[in-house]
Amino acid sequence: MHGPSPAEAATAAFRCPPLTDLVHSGKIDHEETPAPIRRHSSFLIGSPFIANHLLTMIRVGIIGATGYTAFEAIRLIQGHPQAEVTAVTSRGDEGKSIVEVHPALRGSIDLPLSLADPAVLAQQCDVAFCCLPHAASAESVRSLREVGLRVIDLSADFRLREVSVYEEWYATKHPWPELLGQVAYGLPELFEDQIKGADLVANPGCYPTSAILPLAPLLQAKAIDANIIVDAKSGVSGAGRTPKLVNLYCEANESITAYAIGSHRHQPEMVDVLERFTGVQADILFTPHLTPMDRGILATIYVQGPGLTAAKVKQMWNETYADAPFVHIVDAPPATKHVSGTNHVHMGAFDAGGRVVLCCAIDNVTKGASGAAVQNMNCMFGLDQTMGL
Ligand SMILES: NC(=O)C1=CN([C@@H]2O[C@H](COP(=O)(O)OP(=O)(O)OC[C@H]3O[C@@H](n4cnc5c(N)ncnc54)[C@H](OP(=O)(O)O)[C@@H]3O)[C@@H](O)[C@H]2O)C=CC1
Ligand SMILES: CC(=O)N[C@@H](CCC(=O)OP(=O)(O)O)C(=O)O
Repeated sequence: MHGPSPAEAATAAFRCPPLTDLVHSGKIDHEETPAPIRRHSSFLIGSPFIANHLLTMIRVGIIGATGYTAFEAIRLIQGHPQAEVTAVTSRGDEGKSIVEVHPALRGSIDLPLSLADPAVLAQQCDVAFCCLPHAASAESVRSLREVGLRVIDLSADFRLREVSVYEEWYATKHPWPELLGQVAYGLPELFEDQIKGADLVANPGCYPTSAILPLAPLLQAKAIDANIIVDAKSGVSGAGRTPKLVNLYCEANESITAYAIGSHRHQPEMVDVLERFTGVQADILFTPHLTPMDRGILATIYVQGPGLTAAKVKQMWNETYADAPFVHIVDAPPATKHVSGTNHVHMGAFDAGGRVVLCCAIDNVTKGASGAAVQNMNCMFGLDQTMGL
């Protein structure tokens, strides 16, 4: 008999009992939750459905609640039948209502922004979504894990396995390097078993989601050369709400440009995660483009392999994603508009002069960030992956 591997032992150390056990043990007392908005109809009050519903509500804290991914997370969670946002934090907008900074949330939530105090958050929440820039996020994740909160980190801080790779591409020291290589990568289509029951999940980058999903089955089957070109276009919300010159309306509107050519930090994430899943080290040339859309990513990927055809690609995709509720294999070229505001992934494969062109469309803020985070929360808490999505 072999004992658990170091990675398994470390993951187990970060596990906590499922929510139902916490409820039964009395650790979670929803009566103490600060007046969440109830979304059920009054005629249901007193029914067994509502009793069960209230007992199992997951209380979610949103850290860095003034940004774009936070907005999307709150929008989705407030529509989720078994979760609700119970805390929202900000460094600069403490005391304001969340609807002052996100007016589109008016009517679905009314909570004041507070500073992120881990001890208070531990009382208010069961899980925290860290919607912060990298490096700042790892600091926050550490303090939240120390008070026992389960965490989904939307930043890049825990996605890579090697500290040296992180420090090279992010040009900063990692605040919690011991943990790299031991955190579940939040792509349930490929890593569901690691996410189930995990207490810390690294939500994927938006571009990597759009490249890894189409490529993983093909690399795993050794059906394509490992030399791959990924050409991807993103809407401007991908850059976050914090103002930057290139993202101003007059700069980005009616224009399209490539950026970070040969140097974007999502390239090593694609290589690392694909190797983790397939055992194959891909040589990926990744070029991102900024496009004048609010949201959406379209990845166009050029692959070739002996006897490879679009029909064979679709067969491999169908096998890998037979049980993946958000992955759709489509015949017409995918479009960002077809997935806008949803957690869906549209993938198409097309024969083109001896190569096969793969196209994958996602919404960068939903499947590329907060929709994936809700999908991960569902897996972590033993709910159906699609709940609230
Ligand atoms: N936008 C997207 O499509 C995607 C984003 N991501 C990642 O998700 C994370 C959040 O992105 P997004 O919501 O777009 O970013 P935003 O810039 O829109 O928001 C980030 C929030 O973090 C807070 N913040 C900024 N700097 C710091 C700091 N140094 N320390 C603590 N808090 C800080 C700010 O809130 P306040 O000033 O109020 O404290 C801000 O509102 C990032 O790591 C990003 O890379 C991942 C996938 C897709
Ligand atoms: C259009 C645009 O600027 N997009 C962002 C992607 C944001 C993201 O997902 O970054 P993290 O990996 O840090 O989470 C970028 O290229 O930097």
